[in-house]
Amino acid sequence: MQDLIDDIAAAMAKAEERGKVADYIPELGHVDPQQFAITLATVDGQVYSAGCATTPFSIQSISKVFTLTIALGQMGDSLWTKVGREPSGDPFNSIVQLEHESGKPRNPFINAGAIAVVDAIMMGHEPKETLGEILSFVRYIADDDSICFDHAVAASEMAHRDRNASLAHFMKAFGHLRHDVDKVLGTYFHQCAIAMSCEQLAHAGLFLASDGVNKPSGIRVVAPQRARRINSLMMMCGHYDASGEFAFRVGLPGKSGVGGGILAIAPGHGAIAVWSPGLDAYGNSLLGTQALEMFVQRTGWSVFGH
Ligand SMILES: NC(=O)CC[C@H](N)C(=O)O
Repeated sequence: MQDLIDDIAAAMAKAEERGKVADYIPELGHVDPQQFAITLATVDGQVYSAGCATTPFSIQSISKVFTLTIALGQMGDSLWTKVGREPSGDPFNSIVQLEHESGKPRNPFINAGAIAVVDAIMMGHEPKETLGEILSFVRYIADDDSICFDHAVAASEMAHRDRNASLAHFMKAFGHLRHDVDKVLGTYFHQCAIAMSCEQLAHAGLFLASDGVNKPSGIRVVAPQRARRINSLMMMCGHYDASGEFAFRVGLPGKSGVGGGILAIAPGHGAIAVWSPGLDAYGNSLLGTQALEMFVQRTGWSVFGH
């Protein structure tokens, strides 16, 4: 397995077309697009890495998997009154569907949906308390207390928040947000600005690969049915309007972020985290997707088989 991971990293090092870093968040625009990392953490406790797999990067929308897990833990199925669970077929920051659907976002992984989820988990608390809870949860599932927010990234996004602020105000106008818009956005931007390495991210995702239990540590994070449902949402909605393309090419539940990371789950086998900062036109990591495609071709671990 280490040979395969090394082969993938070697192939990606040679790639000339590396995509474009997300400069709409200026702080992310400075990241070097030459970087690549991959980690496979298996359900039997093995870890295989290549590239800069211990370098922290901005996990951005991958954090939406963790806040969704927290929200389902707090409120169970009543979360689905606030956010839907259908693919949107629109870009991650699109506003068009919100008007047609009375301010209820299609799914928890587009920006509007994640903003609604964070509003739900705030439950009247201040952003600091909610952020403390989110960070504790991520540290717990990754078994690593060194994980932190990158405050410069969060501040950069807050300073350029017009688009996300529009989504939030629009939902608030329909009565879908309970808290002050800037407090919700401040919480959302910090959640997105969590910095993690591929090794930390693969560890954090392991519970989704074995029915809700992080097998190497023996910690149950969620019930099997909940893990299955989170995986299905990742498969259908994790790459926005390129979710169909990702299923076609890779065939694993996956969640991308504009920091260039992707967390993919191979149920029964393990969690794979990849990172390459250059994005494709849909805002998903260009080389990260190629690396995962190569990975499933060689392992046959796509949920659809070889
Ligand atoms: N796709 C993403 O990773 C987007 C997250 C980013 N924080 C935003 O709101 O625009």
